[in-house]
Amino acid sequence: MPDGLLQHGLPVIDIADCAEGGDLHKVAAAIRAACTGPGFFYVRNHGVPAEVIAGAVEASRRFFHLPPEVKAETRANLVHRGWHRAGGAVMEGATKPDLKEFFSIGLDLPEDHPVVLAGEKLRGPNQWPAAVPELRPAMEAYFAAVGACGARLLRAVAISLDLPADFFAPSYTLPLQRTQAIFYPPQAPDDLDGFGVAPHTDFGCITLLWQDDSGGLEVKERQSGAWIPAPPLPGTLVVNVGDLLGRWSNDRFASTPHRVVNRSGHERMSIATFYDPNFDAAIDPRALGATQPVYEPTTCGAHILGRFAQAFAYRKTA
Ligand SMILES: O=C(O)CCC(=O)C(=O)O
Ligand SMILES: [Fe+2]
Repeated sequence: MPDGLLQHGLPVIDIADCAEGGDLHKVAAAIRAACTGPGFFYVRNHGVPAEVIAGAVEASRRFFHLPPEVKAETRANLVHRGWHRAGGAVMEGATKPDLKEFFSIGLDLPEDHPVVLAGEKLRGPNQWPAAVPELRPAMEAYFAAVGACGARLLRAVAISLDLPADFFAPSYTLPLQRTQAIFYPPQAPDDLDGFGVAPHTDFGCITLLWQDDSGGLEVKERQSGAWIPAPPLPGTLVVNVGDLLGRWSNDRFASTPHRVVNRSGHERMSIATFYDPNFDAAIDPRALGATQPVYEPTTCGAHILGRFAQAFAYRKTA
């Protein structure tokens, strides 16, 4: 498939040139068009090995098939790590909780790491289930590979915003990256108002998504407001702009609503990675060149904590 070809209305961008020595400007031009257009695109040559993806998916699947009381041994804690049961997430404006359940990891920081000792929120070690010992190496390998892809991609994003390629790097020394294996039960055909994930925009900077072959992801078209399918394309990840990058870029790039409805008749799995900067990274549109900022400066952590407080039941009852 040639570069830039539209698949189902969404561009496919070959990001091989994000590697050392590649033509970043070519990728950046395609990213700028995608991020000022649909806000969603596919990437090929993303560098996450197929066997790393397969390992993370299969180990996660084994985990999700465990009895709930076993999964609950790694129930999500206040640093957002572990198993999030179905029903624990409600998207803004939704009338019902999402049908999905998910297992979330982040940067694995020991209890004696300076930022953990300093009490920085959302920091700490990951949780792992004893019942699926292979989950840890599999998810850690995926986390590292997809994070490296996110870092390469942000070099092109920086250029697409007329910034130096390494602009984002100092804000990503301890990324608030969250990688979540997600499990969607099949939805009953007569369930017309249930969602695997209800319409929402992502909270963070950029999202990198692997999805299985079930389909079900739908993206809101900016002009028409129609929901268009973003079906799986072999060998690609789906990338989209989140609210934090919208805010940081003063709306030069904007997040796009999307949702998941699993009408495949069988379970669906995906792995979403929210590749976000350091907790204390300053999110100031002026740093990205805005002369008339429409947003007050904030930090990544303050923004994400605000969105978490609205969305996740475990943070309300804790
Ligand atoms: O599973 C998917 O296809 C999308 C998940 C998603 O939108 C999210 O977790 O924010
Ligand atoms: Fe999302």
